[in-house]
Amino acid sequence: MSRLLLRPISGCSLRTAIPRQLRALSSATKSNKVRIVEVGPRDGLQNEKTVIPVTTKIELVEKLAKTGLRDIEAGSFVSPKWVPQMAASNEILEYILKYPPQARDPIAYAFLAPNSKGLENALSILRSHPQAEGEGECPKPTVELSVFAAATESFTQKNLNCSIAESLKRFEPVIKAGKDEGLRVRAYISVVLGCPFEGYDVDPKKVAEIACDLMEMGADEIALGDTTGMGTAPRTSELLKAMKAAGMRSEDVAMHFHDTYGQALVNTAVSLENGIMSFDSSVGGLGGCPYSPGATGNVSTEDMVYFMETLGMTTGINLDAVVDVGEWITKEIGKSNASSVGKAILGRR
Ligand SMILES: CC(C)(COP(=O)([O-])OP(=O)([O-])OC[C@H]1O[C@@H](n2cnc3c(N)ncnc32)[C@H](O)[C@@H]1OP(=O)([O-])[O-])[C@@H](O)C(=O)NCCC(=O)NCCSC(=O)C[C@@](C)(O)CC(=O)[O-]
Repeated sequence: MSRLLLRPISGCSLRTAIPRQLRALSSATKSNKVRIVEVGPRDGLQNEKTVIPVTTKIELVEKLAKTGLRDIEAGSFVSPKWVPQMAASNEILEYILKYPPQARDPIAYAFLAPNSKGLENALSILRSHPQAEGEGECPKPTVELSVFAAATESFTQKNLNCSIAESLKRFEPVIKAGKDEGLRVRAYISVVLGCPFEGYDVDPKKVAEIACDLMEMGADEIALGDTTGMGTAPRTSELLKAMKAAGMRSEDVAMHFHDTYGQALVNTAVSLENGIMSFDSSVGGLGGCPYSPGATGNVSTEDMVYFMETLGMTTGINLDAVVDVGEWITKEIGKSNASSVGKAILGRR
C-alpha cells in the first residue's frame, strides 16, 4: 500500500490519469464495481442543531438521485425526542413514494428504524402509498430498512437506552417484519473501532459475534460503523480478519467510516484489500452522531468517488455532479464544505 502514490496527471480524464501501479489494488479485487451508499440526508443531517426544512432535505435527495448514486439513506424513524432533526422522515418517505426522484438507474432509499414503533411508522406509509412507477424512463425506487446496534454497552445505552442484548432482542422482530414485507434490511454496528465512552477497547470478536447474530436474524448486510473515526489501518485489518474468522462473507459487509482523525480513506483501502466492495459516505462530508461527542462527518462522497475512480474502480457516480451537490447543501445549511476533493475541484473551475 505505501508504495501506491496518487498522482493524477493534469489535463487527463480521471480514468486515463491513473498511474499503472495504482491498478494493483483494484486488480487484487474480484470486480472493479464498488457500491457507494450516500448517507448525507440521514447521518449527514441528523446532528445539525438548526432545524433544516423538509423541503431542503427532499431537494438534497432529489439532487443526489441525479448524480448516479444508487443507494441513498434518506431518513430515520427514531423518536423525535431523541433526534429532533429526523422528525420529518415520514414526509420524505411519502414524497419519494409519490414522486420518485428522477434517476437514470433504480435507487434504493434507506430509512433507519430502531424498534417496532419505527418499523410500524415506516410500514404504514409504505402500505398506504403504493409505490408509483418512476416518471418516463425513470425506474421505480425501492425502500430499505436499517436497524442499528453497537459494539459497546455504554454506546448502546446512550444511543438506544438499552443493553446490547436487549437491542438485539428488539431488532429480531423488526428485521423479520421488514423481510416479510419484502424489504432489504441493513444492520449497522456502531463504534466498531473505538467508542466515545470506552475508548479503543472494542473487541473485534464481539463485533463479529453481533454481526453473526444479526445475519442469523435475517439481515441482508452488516454495516460496520467507525462512529468516532478512531479506526486505524492495522485495527481495521484486525477487525475484518475477525469477521472473516467468524464466517462473515466480505460481500455481506459494508464499511461506514467517519473521518474525524483523517483515516477514513486509508481504512477504506485496507477494507478493499480485504475484499469489501461497499462503502458509506456523505456528500460534503456532512455529519456526526448525536450520541458520539466530537465525532465529525463521514468521509465525503466526493473524496470517496475520487479515491475509487483513481484506483480504477467503477462507481457509476458523476463526480462533478456530486461536487455541486456538496457545495449547494453545505451553503444551504451554513456549514463549510468538508470535502477536500470538492474544494479542490471547485478551486480549479
Ligand atoms: C430507541 C429509542 C426510541 C428508545 O428510547 P426510549 O425513551 O427508551 O423509548 P420508549 O420506548 O420508552 O419511548 C419513549 C417515547 O418515544 C416514543 N418512541 C419510541 N420509539 C419511537 C420511534 N421509533 N419513533 C417515534 N417515537 C418513538 C414513544 O412512543 C414514547 O413517546 P411518549 O410516550 O413519551 O410520547 C431511542 O433511544 C431512540 O430513538 N434512539 C435513536 C438514537 C439515534 O437515532 N441515533 C442516531 C442513529 S445511529 C448512528 O447515527 C450511527 C450510524 C448508524 O450512523 C453508524 C455509525 O456511524 O456508527
